[in-house]
Amino acid sequence: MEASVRRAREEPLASPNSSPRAPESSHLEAAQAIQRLVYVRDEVVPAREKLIAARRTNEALGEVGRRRPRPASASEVRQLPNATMGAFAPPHMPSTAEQDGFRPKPIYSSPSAGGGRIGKGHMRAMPTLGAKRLAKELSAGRRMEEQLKEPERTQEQRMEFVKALRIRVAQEKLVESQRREEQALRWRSIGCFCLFDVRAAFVQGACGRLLNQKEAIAVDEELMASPGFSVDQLMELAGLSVACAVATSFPLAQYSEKPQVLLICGPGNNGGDGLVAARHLHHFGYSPRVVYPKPNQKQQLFVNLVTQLSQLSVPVDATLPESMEGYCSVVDAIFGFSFSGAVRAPFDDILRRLTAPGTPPVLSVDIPSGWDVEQGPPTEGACLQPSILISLTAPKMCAAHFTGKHFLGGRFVPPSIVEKYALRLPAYPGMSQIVELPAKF
Ligand SMILES: NC(=O)C1=CN([C@@H]2O[C@H](COP(=O)(O)OP(=O)(O)OC[C@H]3O[C@@H](n4cnc5c(N)ncnc54)[C@H](O)[C@@H]3O)[C@@H](O)[C@H]2O)[C@@H](O)CC1
Ligand SMILES: [K+]
Repeated sequence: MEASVRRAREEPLASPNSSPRAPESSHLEAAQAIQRLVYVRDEVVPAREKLIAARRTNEALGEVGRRRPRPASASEVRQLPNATMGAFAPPHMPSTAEQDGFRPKPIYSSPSAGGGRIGKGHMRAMPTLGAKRLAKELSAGRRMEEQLKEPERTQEQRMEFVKALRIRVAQEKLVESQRREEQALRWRSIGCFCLFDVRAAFVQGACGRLLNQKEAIAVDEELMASPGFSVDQLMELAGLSVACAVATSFPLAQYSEKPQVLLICGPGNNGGDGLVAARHLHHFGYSPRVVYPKPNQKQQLFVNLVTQLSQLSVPVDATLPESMEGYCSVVDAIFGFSFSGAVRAPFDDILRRLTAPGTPPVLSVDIPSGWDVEQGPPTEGACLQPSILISLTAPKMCAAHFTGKHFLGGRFVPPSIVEKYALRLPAYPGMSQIVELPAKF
């Protein structure tokens, strides 16, 4: 059989168009054809069937049987639904090398993992954490896309929108340029030695804001209305603060004898603060003398204050002494936040005397007397220039013009008033009745 097959392979088949042949050769050809048929039947057909069967077997094994599947592209990975994220990759089929103990380094990792990249080679099932992160990124991306989608607009609406946008930009530019101009003006005024703004900022920085005349009066009324302070109470604490400011500025230890203090008291409550301060100064070891030209006889509080001073042998005069020599300080308790207009007699003369050269350092209570509560120093007449100012409760607007030593006193303001008037009062140190404010340059 094998010899006949070999022969059949070696000998070519006769062409159907070939010339007629001899009878023995036609027998021979027939025999050869039979041999070929036998060869096809025995060799070719079984081999082909074997091949087909083998292919069928492979197909039956299916995807699982594949050892090196095509790696999924990045877009394919992204398109996969979340549920299949962790399971889309085929199970890893170890190669012979791996079976021998060699573990190939995975090339593929989640694209969301830092440094992960998609490459050829082995594919591993994606880690669940990476899959979750990827899904999160994808959903965020989708959300962003939706936000970026412009809502349906007509051409007219679009033009309106652009116009409105341009107007807004122009307005913002205008506001910005105005702001810059204001800032430049401010700096220019500073350059011209107009330090008002900066000083105001200093005092405001320490106390939140400066009170105008109306607010100062309103705070006074509120202290008596809602926290229920009596005038006596407030005046006592205010006067004590004034005495403390004097004692701090002119300490007893600096003098060999009892230092003399001249207190000039006006007709109102500012004057009352002076009367109280005189009493405390006496108890502190000072030698106070009071000038009270217009004593308030109608209010018992003032009558009492004068009586208390006379019981301590503190002199209370109606006029200024001939000379102010020998006094360590003059306390100006003439006018407070209710002062207005031109100074009337007899205080006009008194203020003139206080502005004369050689006058001892003046300590003003709440407002430098003769100063406008809001505008500051007067433009006409005697202008008092105190060395020390003690603002009570909170500094008033005129304090922005003051350049000397500045104290705050009147340690009785409750949080409700601090909040209402947007004050930012500094903390009083320890048991002190006064706190120094940063007002100097
Ligand atoms: N809560 C507060 O704010 C406190 C205020 N106190 C003191 O009270 C002061 C305010 O008291 P008052 O409302 O009684 O007012 P003032 O003490 O400022 O003085 C008002 C008096 O001055 C007179 N006067 C006003 N302008 C004048 C002028 N141009 N020429 C001459 N006389 C003039 C008025 O006729 C009135 O008799 C504060 O400055 C402060 O020293 C303290 O006693 C207690 C707490
Ligand atoms: K005063």
